[in-house]
Amino acid sequence: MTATETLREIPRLAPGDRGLPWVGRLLDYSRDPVGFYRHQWETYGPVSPFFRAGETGVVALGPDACEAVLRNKDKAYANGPAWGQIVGPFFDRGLMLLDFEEHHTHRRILQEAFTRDRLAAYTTAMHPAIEQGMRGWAGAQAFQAYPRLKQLTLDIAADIFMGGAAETSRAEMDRVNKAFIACVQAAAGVVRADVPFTRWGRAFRGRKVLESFLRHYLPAKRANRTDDIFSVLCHIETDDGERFSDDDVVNHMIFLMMAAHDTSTITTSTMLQYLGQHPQWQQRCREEALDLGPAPAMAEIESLTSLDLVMKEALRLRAPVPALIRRTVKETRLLGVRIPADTAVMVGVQFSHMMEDYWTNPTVFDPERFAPHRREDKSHRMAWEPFGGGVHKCIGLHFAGLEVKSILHRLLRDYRWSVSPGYRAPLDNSSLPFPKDGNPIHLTRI
Ligand code: HEM
Repeated sequence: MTATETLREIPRLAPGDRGLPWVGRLLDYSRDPVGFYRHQWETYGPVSPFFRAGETGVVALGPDACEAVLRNKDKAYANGPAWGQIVGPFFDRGLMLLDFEEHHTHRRILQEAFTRDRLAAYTTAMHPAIEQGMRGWAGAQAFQAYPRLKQLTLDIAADIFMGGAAETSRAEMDRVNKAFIACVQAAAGVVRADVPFTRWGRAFRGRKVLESFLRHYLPAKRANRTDDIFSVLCHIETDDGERFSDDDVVNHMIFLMMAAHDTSTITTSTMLQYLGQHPQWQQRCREEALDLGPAPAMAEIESLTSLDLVMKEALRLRAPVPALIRRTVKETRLLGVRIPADTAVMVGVQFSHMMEDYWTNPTVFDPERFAPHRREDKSHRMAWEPFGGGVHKCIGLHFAGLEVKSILHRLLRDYRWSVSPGYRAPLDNSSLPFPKDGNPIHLTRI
């Protein structure tokens, strides 16, 4: 800021924008996130007040405001105190919840688990899990895509993250999957304490199951190098010799599984919906998939250009993480607005994806907008930000692309599906946006 620029205060909440006692306008957000964002933008501009959970925070909207928060030049915005409030203690010390120096150190180590060589090995290992997971799908006509994809990505995770269920029983893996889901579901818990028969109560027990499972296999993973992420985390080190402790391995494993799971499921399910509604795009993607063999290597998956356009468009229309959150650890300024220390900040990623300043007909499915001759995503560095930005930008974005496209590659080769053109997914936005009706599609085997 130059000396002549004046610092403004956060706009005052307009009458009627306080919402309900304590919860504030959280329900308005859940009902229609983009509608909520539009109201904020039109009433207050890029930095707006938002009363929720008993306090007034701010919403940062538009790519400039989002960029300023995510770039975090003066290290004012912290992740841990913000995300910790939402996901509870069940993902403690996962990478996304670490901040500043400590985050930097852990990210440098974790980066070693996502090198091109490792991604190539994960891709190869995914195909058998995908094939196995889809076996039961044959002949299913009225098909609930979302829950089936959720199970599939869990099965893939069992192989890629844990190294397969070979040394465990199916029953034990089911127990682990249930424990994991209990931890994920805690985010939407109302009672936020270890009370029996509540989401949090189940999550506390779930976290214990996950920890004891991982600790049980940890010595074997430390002793043998295999291609699964669990083993990789036990062995990676930076050029300076920094490595993860046993506790770090357990914490990162639990967080990584969470970060990878719902996000990839939502993306795949959104792609299925739009491809079902746009048969010409489905056919175009199928032709590219059929040009490859049944178990393509990483570079081949990366050559699926139409599928890549569709994935980008699906991520734009339904960002699996539509809002990122931060809390200020000191006073800062955001586009000329003074933000006091200890302020909750919501970064409205999904709104940037729907702004007419950056996208033509933003509500329309038009994957070609990402093609080289249009590149609408280049209209602003942060116009398209489904993976976030700055130091916390998704570390698994390439992994996600490979997993999602590997699933779609097989589906396109073996199945055809349709979705009514008028279908609008009824989304539950209380945590990550998922279709409440399970995203029904009409699926037939080719
Ligand atoms: C389409 C799928 C995915 C989407 C849309 C997505 C989105 C995001 C976003 C928006 C963030 C930034 C959060 C923030 O700044 O507060 C993030 C962080 C992260 N994601 Fe992903 N993610 C996806 C898949 C994955 C996968 C597959 C993995 C792991 C294999 C993963 C691991 C992580 C981790 C560890 C972080 C924290 C990074 C850090 O704090 O340095 N994500 N993701």
